[in-house]
Amino acid sequence: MTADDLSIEYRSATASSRHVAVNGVTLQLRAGQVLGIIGESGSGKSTLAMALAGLADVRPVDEGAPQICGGSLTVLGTPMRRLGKKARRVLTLRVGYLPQDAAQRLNPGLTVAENVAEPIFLRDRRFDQNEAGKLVATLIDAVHLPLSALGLMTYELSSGQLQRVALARSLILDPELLVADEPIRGVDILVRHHVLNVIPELQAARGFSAVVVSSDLSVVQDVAQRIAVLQDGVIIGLGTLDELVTAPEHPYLKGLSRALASERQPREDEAR
Ligand SMILES: Nc1ncnc2c1ncn2[C@@H]1O[C@H](COP(=O)(O)OP(=O)(O)OP(=O)(O)O)[C@@H](O)[C@H]1O
Repeated sequence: MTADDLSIEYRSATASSRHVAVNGVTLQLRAGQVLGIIGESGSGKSTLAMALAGLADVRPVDEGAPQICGGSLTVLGTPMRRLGKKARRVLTLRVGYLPQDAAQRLNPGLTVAENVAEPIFLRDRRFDQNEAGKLVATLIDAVHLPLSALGLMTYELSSGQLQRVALARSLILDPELLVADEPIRGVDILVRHHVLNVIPELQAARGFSAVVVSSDLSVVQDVAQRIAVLQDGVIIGLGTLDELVTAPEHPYLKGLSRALASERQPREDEAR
């Protein structure tokens, strides 16, 4: 994935007002790498995530949908500006997208297995049922849910279990890129790390590239090799965690550096 001076805006229905949510972002993600994107609420993280998932610049233009208004974005070798309908469909099948509200988007009228399998049958109605069942069971196991969960309805699951079902669904087509927006938002605090650990485990086993978005540094710091920090749509820091917090100049990065130092201090004291 390569973003070069990428800008993304939202326009009102009459196009009389526009809001630039991502402003001149330049980023690269190599195959098999994990990139973290952090920033405060409203900094443009979700907008960027949507664009990476192939959901920006969709024609005809919908009010409230993000539009690429400057620069370029290439995802899995596909230039995203003015992408045709068919090419976009092909691209989105290669990208696993876990939106912020992924767990709520699961269909309450379907079982866990049916929810996870749905993208397979949306792609190919005639796909072999047994084969789909095997793929679903493999993923349910990979996200550390018991196979007994397959027949349950979504309302029978906890927040952490639901999020793992949503993650399994986003990976069922074996994507080359996973875009996970706030992967543990809404998940019970006690089980957050269980859900979060699943992403690097699966990434290592399956080899996809991933972009993990969060307002919380602790969510991305152990998963991502590189982290981009967004503020008001602009990248104010990009590098490894150590690079970001060593001699930071920007006030937001200084804050991150202090927070990280105070988080690390008790651990070091305990180790003594
Ligand atoms: N559909 C929309 N129409 C108009 N403006 C929007 C729309 N969606 C987002 N915005 C604006 O774009 C900016 C970036 O929003 P975005 O959701 O990408 O930020 P974020 O960093 O993901 O925030 P959060 O962590 O709260 O989800 C914000 O100023 C937001 O108000």
